[in-house]
Amino acid sequence: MLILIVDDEITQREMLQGFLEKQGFKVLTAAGGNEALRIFESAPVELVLMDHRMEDMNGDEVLERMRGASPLVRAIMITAYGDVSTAVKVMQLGADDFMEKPVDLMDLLAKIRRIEQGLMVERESGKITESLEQIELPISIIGSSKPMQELLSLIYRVAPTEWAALIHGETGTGKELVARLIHLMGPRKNGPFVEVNCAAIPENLFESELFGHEKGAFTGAASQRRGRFELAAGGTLFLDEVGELPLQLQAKLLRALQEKKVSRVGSEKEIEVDARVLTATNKDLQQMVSEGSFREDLFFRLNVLELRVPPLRERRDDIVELTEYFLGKYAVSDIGFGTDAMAQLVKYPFPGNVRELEHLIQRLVTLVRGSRIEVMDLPMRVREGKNTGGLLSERLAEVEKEMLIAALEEHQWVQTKAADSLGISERVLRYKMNKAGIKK
Ligand SMILES: Nc1ncnc2c1ncn2[C@@H]1O[C@H](COP(=O)(O)OP(=O)(O)OP(=O)(O)O)[C@@H](O)[C@H]1O
Repeated sequence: MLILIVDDEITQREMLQGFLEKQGFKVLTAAGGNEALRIFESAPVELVLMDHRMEDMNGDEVLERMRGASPLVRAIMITAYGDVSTAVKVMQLGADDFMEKPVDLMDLLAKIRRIEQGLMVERESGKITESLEQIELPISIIGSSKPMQELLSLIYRVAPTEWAALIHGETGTGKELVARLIHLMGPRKNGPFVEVNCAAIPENLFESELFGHEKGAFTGAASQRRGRFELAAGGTLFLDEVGELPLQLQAKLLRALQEKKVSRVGSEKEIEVDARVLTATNKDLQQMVSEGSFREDLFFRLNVLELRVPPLRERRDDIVELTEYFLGKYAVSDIGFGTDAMAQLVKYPFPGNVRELEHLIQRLVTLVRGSRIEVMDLPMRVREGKNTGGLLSERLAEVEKEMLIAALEEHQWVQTKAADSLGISERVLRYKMNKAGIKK
């Protein structure tokens, strides 16, 4: 659960933040009402813990505005000791609970757990998210496996909002498909979906590609051109392979996101841009941040919500379903897999993920005579079930995941102990578990 702490006293903020993070919550903080509303607009906050009396705005005014944008947000208001009339008022105005200063941390934790449970029950009873089957998807995204269903439920949550989402996954897993789905299910579905593959643009053309240029801004700029940011107005800008963005442009991108304005190369004039930004990467951006090759502030801005698209080898159940889907898409006549050939396919680790499977089926349907694909029709690598390719980073990630699970199991999922045994902090352990999609 993501909690936003709003308090104009820094010591109080830091104390609450430290305590809640230790309990495993994700926490954001704001030093006043205005800042809180700004953060609330761009992050999937589920619970607000707010001091009632702040300099710039009263807590109940902040809450009222938040509720206007997101009626289901939960709130605990913190009031001065013995101020019963305010406590009554904040409850009447719709806070879920209140606490008096000084805050009793154990009592706070109990209140938060109660709210968390309430949210869970509502979610399960379908009050918050409709049952997944009831929603008709605007494009086909195949996968009944558990990891894909979990991904879909996150997509449903993020799509109707304006939150930035970072889509993380290996090559060919379907990151672009996920971005398109979020766009098509969101409020900007009638606007454009503009894609920029940051790995495919030469560095010297980046800025003009993204922000546009004026005529004569540089050699070869024969006429004025609008950048992709401008072209995405009213819609979604999808930055694929965002880890490839050079540092200098990262700063410009951050500015454009913060100020919602861009200027074309060769012009001082600022143009308002209004685009939702979705990003994707197969790199470990957090690692890039610690190495200094990706800006931390930009990372936080883009990574409001991280969606991990699992590799195909982690959801082998989907292989059969995807195969049938691609056969239907590419085969002109009725064609199917023999039992052994299908078994072989399901065993193969697919380093190129869904894209590799799609290409494989496309090739097979044109090569195979008759109506059945047998083992001997499969390429050597699939027949032998070997992962001939594969990146070092992928292999390392697999080994890391195995070690994490082993340590957690050994210590009955007590995270402090598992982290100790691995020689990492609990925070790093939680981050790594999240990234690898490990849940008890
Ligand atoms: N779940 C799915 N259902 C149907 N088709 C899928 C699914 N996942 C991926 N595909 C198809 O596989 C191909 C590769 O997907 P996509 O381009 O979205 O992957 P990607 O992760 O963005 O790849 P890259 O990292 O190389 O940019 C596309 O043709 C896409 O339509």
